[in-house]
Amino acid sequence: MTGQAPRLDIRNLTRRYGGRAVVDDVSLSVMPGQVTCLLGPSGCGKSTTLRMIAGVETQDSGVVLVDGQPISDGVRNLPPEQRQIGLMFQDFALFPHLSVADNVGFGLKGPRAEVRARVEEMLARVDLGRFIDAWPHELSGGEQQRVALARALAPRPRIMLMDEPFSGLDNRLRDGIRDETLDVLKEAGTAVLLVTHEPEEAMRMADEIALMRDGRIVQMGAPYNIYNAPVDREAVAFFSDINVIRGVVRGALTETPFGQFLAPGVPDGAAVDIVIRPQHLKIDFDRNGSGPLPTARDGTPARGIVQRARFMGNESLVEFRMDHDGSLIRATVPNVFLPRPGKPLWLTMRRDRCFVFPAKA
Ligand SMILES: Nc1ncnc2c1ncn2[C@@H]1O[C@H](COP(=O)(O)OP(=O)(O)OP(=O)(O)O)[C@@H](O)[C@H]1O
Repeated sequence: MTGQAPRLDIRNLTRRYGGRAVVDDVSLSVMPGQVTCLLGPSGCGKSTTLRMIAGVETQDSGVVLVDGQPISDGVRNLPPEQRQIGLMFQDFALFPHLSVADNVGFGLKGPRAEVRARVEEMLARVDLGRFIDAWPHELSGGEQQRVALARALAPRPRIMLMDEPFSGLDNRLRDGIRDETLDVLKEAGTAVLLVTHEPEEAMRMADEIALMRDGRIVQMGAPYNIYNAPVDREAVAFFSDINVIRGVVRGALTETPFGQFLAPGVPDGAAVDIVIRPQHLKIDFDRNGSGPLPTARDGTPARGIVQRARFMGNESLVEFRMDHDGSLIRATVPNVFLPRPGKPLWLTMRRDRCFVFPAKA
């Protein structure tokens, strides 16, 4: 749709502590009904970004806009309670002296019966209807967190900021609650900015992922694109284990024991890292000292000796010591594949699954 302003738009947000920019020129926007995940390792500045949007912290520079209207530019800042932003933070706290119903109804205005109906609806959503008249101390930590979620969603905020909101829930409940939460937020057309350090959570929840590192957004895109077209070696490694083969470029090609790889735009003599996830290596049997024939799709096979093989539940992880340089390479295979240590096998690398990056010194 053209002309529709993003529900949430942040431009060039920067926050310094003691001279260090912990959030460094961060810009992103979220449309109504969209979920964007800020994904990155601990300390990269995710929570500080959320706190500036919520208004509990003030940026050194940059602007926050809601529906095209500036709500904070570092000089004029709307107080947090006037921003119509719902919060669901890690350190959630219920009011201990209020019942569950009163906690969930806390931010609601209107006739008592309407408030009660909304409270009942929200508690039913998080599967806690039976606790409506309980006190917070009578609930488990996970249940308290779900009440906090119901409380945050009850006033139908236009924007929801969520900081690791599901981390307190046990695994069996978590997936269901994530999906339910998404349904409620999408139904209401809420724009969601969700902070997480778990790639799986981001992949599951996000329409768009903003990958953050050292205060900056290093890549932004749909989960599929972030996973399949990562911007650098660290971005690949954030989502899975990786194997790295170092090569040197001659004439836009690099020669390796796995065959040639294209390295367009990389100058002669420069080193490149060829990065591949363990699930994208193919394992083949030894046929009297040789492997499968080279192909354009898979390149040349290289031989390795099985060091160990482990069954991981839905896949098997096999570790190889490579003949050519003694390096270790990990490959995973669906289901059960447990070759004995010492067995020679051949590995190939699917060209369309390899990433070639200029090597960092
Ligand atoms: N009030 C503060 N004073 C000084 N430094 C701070 C302050 N708040 C945060 N920092 C620093 O800013 C950096 C970013 O912190 P932030 O909490 O935003 O990271 P994060 O990505 O959310 O990490 P986590 O996932 O662990 O919460 C950290 O190095 C942190 O120590």
